[in-house]
Amino acid sequence: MNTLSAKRFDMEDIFNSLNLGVCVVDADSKVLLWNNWIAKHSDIKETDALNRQFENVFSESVSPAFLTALKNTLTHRLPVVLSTALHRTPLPLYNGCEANQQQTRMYQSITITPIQSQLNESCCLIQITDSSTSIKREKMLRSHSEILKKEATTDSLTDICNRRFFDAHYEMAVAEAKRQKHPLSIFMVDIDFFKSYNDYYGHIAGDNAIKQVASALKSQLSRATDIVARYGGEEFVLVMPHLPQKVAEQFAEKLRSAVFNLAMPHIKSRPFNQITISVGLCTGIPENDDNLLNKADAALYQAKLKGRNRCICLPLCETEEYLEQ
Ligand SMILES: Nc1nc2c(ncn2[C@@H]2O[C@H](COP(=O)(O)OP(=O)(O)OP(=O)(O)O)[C@@H](O)[C@H]2O)c(=O)[nH]1
Repeated sequence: MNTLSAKRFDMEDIFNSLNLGVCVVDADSKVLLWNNWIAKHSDIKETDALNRQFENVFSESVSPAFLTALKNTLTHRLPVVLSTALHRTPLPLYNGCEANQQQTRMYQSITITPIQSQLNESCCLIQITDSSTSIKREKMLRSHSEILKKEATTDSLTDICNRRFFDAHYEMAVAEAKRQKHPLSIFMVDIDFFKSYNDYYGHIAGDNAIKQVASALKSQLSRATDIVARYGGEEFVLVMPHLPQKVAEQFAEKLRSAVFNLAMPHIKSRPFNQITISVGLCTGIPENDDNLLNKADAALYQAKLKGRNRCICLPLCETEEYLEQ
Protein backbone atom coordinates (compact mmCIF):
# COMPACT_ATOMS: atom_id res chain seq x y z
CA MET A 1 0.00 0.00 0.00
CA ASN A 2 1.17 3.56 -0.69
CA THR A 3 2.48 4.72 2.75
CA LEU A 4 1.42 8.30 2.18
CA SER A 5 -2.15 7.27 1.46
CA ALA A 6 -2.15 4.84 4.39
CA LYS A 7 -1.03 7.57 6.77
CA ARG A 8 -4.08 9.67 5.87
CA PHE A 9 -6.36 7.07 7.48
CA ASP A 10 -6.77 5.53 10.86
CA MET A 11 -6.35 1.83 10.03
CA GLU A 12 -8.26 0.77 13.15
CA ASP A 13 -11.15 2.92 12.02
CA ILE A 14 -11.15 1.19 8.64
CA PHE A 15 -10.79 -2.23 10.30
CA ASN A 16 -13.85 -1.54 12.43
CA SER A 17 -15.88 -0.07 9.58
CA LEU A 18 -15.49 -3.10 7.30
CA ASN A 19 -18.71 -4.75 6.23
CA LEU A 20 -17.20 -8.17 6.92
CA GLY A 21 -15.95 -10.00 9.93
CA VAL A 22 -12.20 -9.91 10.49
CA CYS A 23 -10.48 -11.86 13.22
CA VAL A 24 -6.83 -12.83 13.68
CA VAL A 25 -5.79 -15.74 15.88
CA ASP A 26 -2.29 -16.82 16.90
CA ALA A 27 -0.72 -20.28 16.59
CA ASP A 28 -2.66 -21.44 19.70
CA SER A 29 -5.86 -20.07 18.14
CA LYS A 30 -6.02 -17.25 20.70
CA VAL A 31 -7.88 -14.17 19.44
CA LEU A 32 -5.58 -11.20 18.66
CA LEU A 33 -7.94 -9.06 16.60
CA TRP A 34 -11.75 -8.93 16.60
CA ASN A 35 -13.47 -6.23 14.58
CA ASN A 36 -16.77 -4.45 15.21
CA TRP A 37 -18.61 -6.49 12.58
CA ILE A 38 -18.01 -9.78 14.46
CA ALA A 39 -18.73 -8.07 17.78
CA LYS A 40 -22.05 -6.88 16.39
CA HIS A 41 -23.13 -10.21 14.90
CA SER A 42 -21.92 -12.40 17.79
CA ASP A 43 -22.94 -9.97 20.52
CA ILE A 44 -19.46 -10.47 22.04
CA LYS A 45 -17.35 -7.38 22.68
CA GLU A 46 -13.74 -7.19 21.54
CA THR A 47 -12.57 -7.00 25.19
CA ASP A 48 -14.40 -10.26 25.96
CA ALA A 49 -12.91 -12.04 22.97
CA LEU A 50 -9.24 -10.99 23.05
CA ASN A 51 -6.70 -13.54 24.28
CA ARG A 52 -9.28 -16.32 24.54
CA GLN A 53 -9.17 -19.41 22.38
CA PHE A 54 -11.43 -18.85 19.40
CA GLU A 55 -13.75 -21.81 20.10
CA ASN A 56 -14.17 -20.74 23.75
CA VAL A 57 -15.24 -17.21 22.94
CA PHE A 58 -18.75 -18.21 21.93
CA SER A 59 -21.41 -19.53 24.29
CA GLU A 60 -22.66 -21.86 21.52
CA SER A 61 -20.48 -24.45 19.84
CA VAL A 62 -18.48 -23.68 16.71
CA SER A 63 -18.89 -26.20 13.88
CA PRO A 64 -16.30 -29.03 13.90
CA ALA A 65 -15.65 -28.38 10.18
CA PHE A 66 -14.59 -24.82 10.98
CA LEU A 67 -12.29 -25.94 13.81
CA THR A 68 -10.67 -28.59 11.60
CA ALA A 69 -10.14 -26.00 8.83
CA LEU A 70 -8.59 -23.56 11.33
CA LYS A 71 -6.31 -26.26 12.76
CA ASN A 72 -5.24 -27.31 9.25
CA THR A 73 -4.41 -23.74 8.26
CA LEU A 74 -2.41 -23.21 11.48
CA THR A 75 -0.54 -26.49 11.00
CA HIS A 76 0.00 -26.64 7.26
CA ARG A 77 -0.05 -22.90 6.47
CA LEU A 78 -2.50 -23.35 3.63
CA PRO A 79 -5.53 -21.11 2.98
CA VAL A 80 -9.01 -22.64 3.27
CA VAL A 81 -12.34 -21.56 1.84
CA LEU A 82 -15.27 -23.20 3.66
CA SER A 83 -17.88 -24.39 1.19
CA THR A 84 -21.09 -22.39 1.71
CA ALA A 85 -23.09 -25.27 0.28
CA LEU A 86 -21.79 -27.71 2.93
CA HIS A 87 -21.29 -25.31 5.83
CA ARG A 88 -23.97 -22.64 5.87
CA THR A 89 -23.66 -21.39 9.45
CA PRO A 90 -20.34 -22.58 10.97
CA LEU A 91 -20.17 -19.82 13.60
CA PRO A 92 -22.90 -18.66 16.00
CA LEU A 93 -23.36 -15.30 14.28
CA TYR A 94 -26.76 -13.68 13.93
CA ASN A 95 -28.53 -11.11 11.89
CA GLY A 96 -30.68 -8.80 13.97
CA CYS A 97 -28.67 -8.66 17.21
CA GLU A 98 -30.14 -5.22 17.84
CA ALA A 99 -32.99 -4.81 20.33
CA ASN A 100 -36.51 -5.69 19.09
CA GLN A 101 -35.17 -7.64 16.13
CA GLN A 102 -35.77 -11.33 15.73
CA GLN A 103 -32.44 -13.14 15.67
CA THR A 104 -31.76 -15.40 12.73
CA ARG A 105 -28.56 -17.38 12.36
CA MET A 106 -26.54 -15.89 9.54
CA TYR A 107 -25.43 -17.84 6.48
CA GLN A 108 -21.68 -17.27 6.23
CA SER A 109 -18.87 -17.44 3.69
CA ILE A 110 -15.59 -17.98 5.51
CA THR A 111 -11.97 -17.91 4.36
CA ILE A 112 -9.04 -18.71 6.62
CA THR A 113 -5.63 -17.43 5.50
CA PRO A 114 -2.20 -18.02 7.08
CA ILE A 115 -0.43 -14.72 7.86
CA GLN A 116 2.77 -13.71 9.61
CA SER A 117 2.81 -11.02 12.34
CA GLN A 118 5.48 -8.30 12.40
CA LEU A 119 7.03 -10.28 15.27
CA ASN A 120 7.27 -13.24 12.89
CA GLU A 121 4.53 -15.24 14.65
CA SER A 122 2.43 -17.63 12.57
CA CYS A 123 -1.15 -16.44 12.73
CA CYS A 124 -4.43 -16.94 10.89
CA LEU A 125 -6.69 -14.33 9.37
CA ILE A 126 -10.38 -15.33 9.47
CA GLN A 127 -12.67 -13.38 7.14
CA ILE A 128 -16.43 -13.82 7.32
CA THR A 129 -19.04 -12.40 4.96
CA ASP A 130 -22.80 -12.56 5.28
CA SER A 131 -24.13 -14.76 2.47
CA SER A 132 -27.74 -14.75 3.74
CA THR A 133 -28.93 -12.43 0.98
CA SER A 134 -27.30 -14.37 -1.84
CA ILE A 135 -28.55 -17.70 -0.44
CA LYS A 136 -32.08 -16.29 -0.03
CA ARG A 137 -31.90 -14.94 -3.61
CA GLU A 138 -30.66 -18.31 -4.83
CA LYS A 139 -33.53 -20.09 -3.01
CA MET A 140 -36.03 -17.62 -4.47
CA LEU A 141 -34.65 -18.11 -7.99
CA ARG A 142 -34.78 -21.87 -7.55
CA SER A 143 -38.39 -21.78 -6.40
CA HIS A 144 -39.30 -19.37 -9.25
CA SER A 145 -37.69 -21.70 -11.75
CA GLU A 146 -39.60 -24.66 -10.26
CA ILE A 147 -42.86 -22.70 -10.59
CA LEU A 148 -42.01 -21.80 -14.20
CA LYS A 149 -41.11 -25.41 -14.96
CA LYS A 150 -44.44 -26.58 -13.50
CA GLU A 151 -46.33 -23.91 -15.44
CA ALA A 152 -44.56 -24.87 -18.66
CA THR A 153 -45.59 -28.52 -18.32
CA THR A 154 -49.03 -28.25 -16.69
CA ASP A 155 -52.39 -27.54 -18.27
CA SER A 156 -53.79 -24.48 -16.52
CA LEU A 157 -57.45 -25.54 -16.66
CA THR A 158 -57.12 -29.11 -15.41
CA ASP A 159 -53.76 -29.11 -13.58
CA ILE A 160 -52.76 -32.32 -15.36
CA CYS A 161 -49.81 -32.51 -17.80
CA ASN A 162 -50.08 -30.39 -20.90
CA ARG A 163 -49.50 -31.27 -24.55
CA ARG A 164 -45.91 -30.03 -24.47
CA PHE A 165 -45.10 -32.37 -21.57
CA PHE A 166 -46.90 -35.24 -23.26
CA ASP A 167 -44.98 -34.81 -26.55
CA ALA A 168 -41.62 -35.05 -24.77
CA HIS A 169 -42.73 -37.84 -22.44
CA TYR A 170 -44.27 -39.91 -25.24
CA GLU A 171 -41.03 -39.86 -27.26
CA MET A 172 -39.06 -41.00 -24.23
CA ALA A 173 -41.59 -43.68 -23.24
CA VAL A 174 -41.59 -45.16 -26.75
CA ALA A 175 -37.77 -45.13 -26.94
CA GLU A 176 -37.56 -46.80 -23.52
CA ALA A 177 -40.15 -49.46 -24.42
CA LYS A 178 -38.28 -50.23 -27.67
CA ARG A 179 -34.95 -50.49 -25.87
CA GLN A 180 -36.25 -52.60 -22.96
CA LYS A 181 -38.70 -54.51 -25.17
CA HIS A 182 -41.56 -53.97 -22.77
CA PRO A 183 -45.19 -53.15 -23.63
CA LEU A 184 -46.46 -49.59 -23.75
CA SER A 185 -50.14 -48.63 -23.65
CA ILE A 186 -51.55 -45.39 -25.05
CA PHE A 187 -55.12 -44.44 -24.19
CA MET A 188 -56.82 -41.66 -26.19
CA VAL A 189 -59.90 -40.36 -24.38
CA ASP A 190 -62.55 -37.98 -25.76
CA ILE A 191 -65.68 -36.59 -24.10
CA ASP A 192 -68.78 -37.57 -26.10
CA PHE A 193 -71.04 -34.96 -27.71
CA PHE A 194 -69.12 -32.18 -26.03
CA LYS A 195 -70.07 -29.56 -28.58
CA SER A 196 -73.73 -29.99 -27.65
CA TYR A 197 -72.79 -29.88 -23.95
CA ASN A 198 -71.12 -26.48 -24.47
CA ASP A 199 -74.02 -25.27 -26.61
CA TYR A 200 -76.61 -26.31 -24.04
CA TYR A 201 -74.90 -25.71 -20.69
CA GLY A 202 -72.49 -22.92 -21.69
CA HIS A 203 -68.73 -22.66 -21.94
CA ILE A 204 -68.09 -22.23 -18.18
CA ALA A 205 -69.99 -25.42 -17.38
CA GLY A 206 -68.04 -27.01 -20.25
CA ASP A 207 -64.74 -26.00 -18.64
CA ASN A 208 -65.91 -27.41 -15.33
CA ALA A 209 -66.87 -30.71 -16.98
CA ILE A 210 -63.40 -30.95 -18.57
CA LYS A 211 -61.83 -30.39 -15.15
CA GLN A 212 -63.95 -33.11 -13.53
CA VAL A 213 -63.21 -35.63 -16.27
CA ALA A 214 -59.46 -34.85 -16.02
CA SER A 215 -59.56 -35.37 -12.29
CA ALA A 216 -61.49 -38.66 -12.61
CA LEU A 217 -58.91 -39.94 -15.12
CA LYS A 218 -56.00 -38.84 -12.95
CA SER A 219 -57.44 -40.53 -9.87
CA GLN A 220 -57.12 -43.88 -11.65
CA LEU A 221 -53.33 -43.61 -11.88
CA SER A 222 -51.12 -44.92 -9.10
CA ARG A 223 -47.64 -45.49 -10.56
CA ALA A 224 -45.07 -42.70 -10.96
CA THR A 225 -44.34 -43.86 -14.52
CA ASP A 226 -47.95 -43.34 -15.68
CA ILE A 227 -49.13 -39.98 -16.94
CA VAL A 228 -52.36 -38.35 -18.05
CA ALA A 229 -52.21 -35.25 -20.24
CA ARG A 230 -54.70 -32.92 -21.88
CA TYR A 231 -54.11 -33.61 -25.55
CA GLY A 232 -56.44 -30.97 -26.94
CA GLY A 233 -59.79 -29.32 -26.04
CA GLU A 234 -61.84 -32.21 -24.60
CA GLU A 235 -59.34 -34.90 -25.50
CA PHE A 236 -56.93 -36.62 -23.11
CA VAL A 237 -54.12 -39.11 -23.46
CA LEU A 238 -52.66 -41.56 -20.97
CA VAL A 239 -49.28 -43.25 -21.27
CA MET A 240 -48.70 -46.41 -19.23
CA PRO A 241 -45.75 -48.76 -19.58
CA HIS A 242 -45.53 -52.44 -18.56
CA LEU A 243 -49.24 -53.37 -18.79
CA PRO A 244 -50.10 -56.76 -20.30
CA GLN A 245 -52.78 -56.35 -23.00
CA LYS A 246 -55.60 -57.80 -20.88
CA VAL A 247 -54.80 -55.49 -17.97
CA ALA A 248 -54.63 -52.49 -20.33
CA GLU A 249 -58.09 -53.35 -21.69
CA GLN A 250 -59.46 -53.65 -18.15
CA PHE A 251 -57.87 -50.29 -17.31
CA ALA A 252 -59.53 -48.61 -20.31
CA GLU A 253 -62.85 -49.88 -19.00
CA LYS A 254 -61.97 -48.53 -15.55
CA LEU A 255 -61.41 -45.08 -17.08
CA ARG A 256 -64.73 -45.21 -18.90
CA SER A 257 -66.66 -46.22 -15.78
CA ALA A 258 -64.85 -43.66 -13.58
CA VAL A 259 -66.25 -40.89 -15.80
CA PHE A 260 -69.64 -42.58 -16.13
CA ASN A 261 -69.85 -42.80 -12.33
CA LEU A 262 -69.48 -39.03 -12.07
CA ALA A 263 -73.09 -39.03 -13.29
CA MET A 264 -72.83 -35.52 -14.69
CA PRO A 265 -76.11 -34.63 -16.47
CA HIS A 266 -75.86 -34.09 -20.26
CA ILE A 267 -79.35 -34.20 -21.67
CA LYS A 268 -78.08 -33.81 -25.23
CA SER A 269 -76.12 -37.07 -24.99
CA ARG A 270 -78.35 -39.94 -26.01
CA PRO A 271 -79.11 -42.55 -24.72
CA PHE A 272 -77.38 -41.99 -21.34
CA ASN A 273 -78.27 -38.34 -20.69
CA GLN A 274 -74.98 -37.90 -18.86
CA ILE A 275 -71.36 -37.20 -19.65
CA THR A 276 -69.54 -40.21 -21.09
CA ILE A 277 -66.18 -40.79 -22.72
CA SER A 278 -64.93 -42.92 -25.58
CA VAL A 279 -61.54 -44.58 -25.16
CA GLY A 280 -59.15 -45.74 -27.88
CA LEU A 281 -56.34 -47.98 -26.70
CA CYS A 282 -53.27 -49.24 -28.47
CA THR A 283 -50.92 -51.51 -26.60
CA GLY A 284 -47.85 -53.56 -27.46
CA ILE A 285 -44.07 -53.62 -27.64
CA PRO A 286 -43.16 -50.92 -30.16
CA GLU A 287 -40.69 -51.68 -32.93
CA ASN A 288 -39.18 -49.49 -35.64
CA ASP A 289 -41.91 -47.31 -37.19
CA ASP A 290 -44.81 -48.46 -35.01
CA ASN A 291 -46.99 -45.51 -34.13
CA LEU A 292 -49.00 -46.27 -31.01
CA LEU A 293 -50.50 -42.80 -30.90
CA ASN A 294 -51.98 -43.02 -34.40
CA LYS A 295 -53.41 -46.45 -33.63
CA ALA A 296 -54.87 -45.30 -30.32
CA ASP A 297 -56.46 -42.43 -32.23
CA ALA A 298 -57.84 -44.86 -34.84
CA ALA A 299 -59.23 -46.98 -31.98
CA LEU A 300 -60.89 -43.88 -30.50
CA TYR A 301 -62.45 -43.14 -33.90
CA GLN A 302 -63.88 -46.65 -33.97
CA ALA A 303 -65.26 -46.25 -30.43
CA LYS A 304 -67.07 -43.09 -31.62
CA LEU A 305 -68.39 -44.85 -34.72
CA LYS A 306 -69.62 -47.81 -32.70
CA GLY A 307 -71.83 -45.61 -30.50
CA ARG A 308 -69.53 -43.85 -27.95
CA ASN A 309 -69.29 -44.55 -24.17
CA ARG A 310 -67.07 -47.52 -24.99
CA CYS A 311 -63.47 -48.66 -25.23
CA ILE A 312 -61.81 -50.11 -28.31
CA CYS A 313 -58.40 -51.72 -28.12
CA LEU A 314 -56.13 -52.14 -31.13
CA PRO A 315 -53.10 -54.29 -30.36
CA LEU A 316 -49.99 -52.97 -32.04
CA CYS A 317 -49.50 -56.18 -34.00
CA GLU A 318 -53.00 -56.09 -35.63
CA THR A 319 -53.10 -55.74 -39.40
CA GLU A 320 -54.32 -52.64 -41.20
CA GLU A 321 -57.49 -54.50 -42.33
CA TYR A 322 -58.51 -54.67 -38.66
CA LEU A 323 -58.38 -50.87 -38.52
CA GLU A 324 -60.77 -50.57 -41.44
CA GLN A 325 -63.43 -52.91 -39.96
N1 LIG B 1 -65.80 -25.46 -22.56
C1 LIG B 1 -64.78 -25.83 -23.30
N2 LIG B 1 -65.01 -26.40 -24.49
C2 LIG B 1 -63.98 -26.80 -25.24
C3 LIG B 1 -62.65 -26.62 -24.83
N3 LIG B 1 -61.86 -27.14 -25.78
C4 LIG B 1 -62.64 -27.60 -26.78
N4 LIG B 1 -63.96 -27.41 -26.46
C5 LIG B 1 -65.14 -27.72 -27.23
O1 LIG B 1 -65.27 -29.11 -27.36
C6 LIG B 1 -66.12 -29.35 -28.49
C7 LIG B 1 -65.63 -30.55 -29.24
O2 LIG B 1 -66.59 -30.88 -30.19
P1 LIG B 1 -66.38 -31.92 -31.33
O3 LIG B 1 -64.93 -32.08 -31.62
O4 LIG B 1 -67.26 -31.50 -32.46
O5 LIG B 1 -66.84 -33.27 -30.75
P2 LIG B 1 -68.08 -33.69 -29.88
O6 LIG B 1 -69.20 -32.69 -29.93
O7 LIG B 1 -67.57 -34.01 -28.51
O8 LIG B 1 -68.54 -34.99 -30.59
P3 LIG B 1 -67.89 -36.42 -30.51
O9 LIG B 1 -66.45 -36.25 -30.09
O10 LIG B 1 -68.02 -36.98 -31.88
O11 LIG B 1 -68.66 -37.19 -29.50
C8 LIG B 1 -66.11 -28.07 -29.33
O12 LIG B 1 -67.37 -27.45 -29.24
C9 LIG B 1 -65.07 -27.21 -28.65
O13 LIG B 1 -65.39 -25.84 -28.69
C10 LIG B 1 -62.44 -25.99 -23.57
O14 LIG B 1 -61.30 -25.80 -23.12
N5 LIG B 1 -63.50 -25.63 -22.85
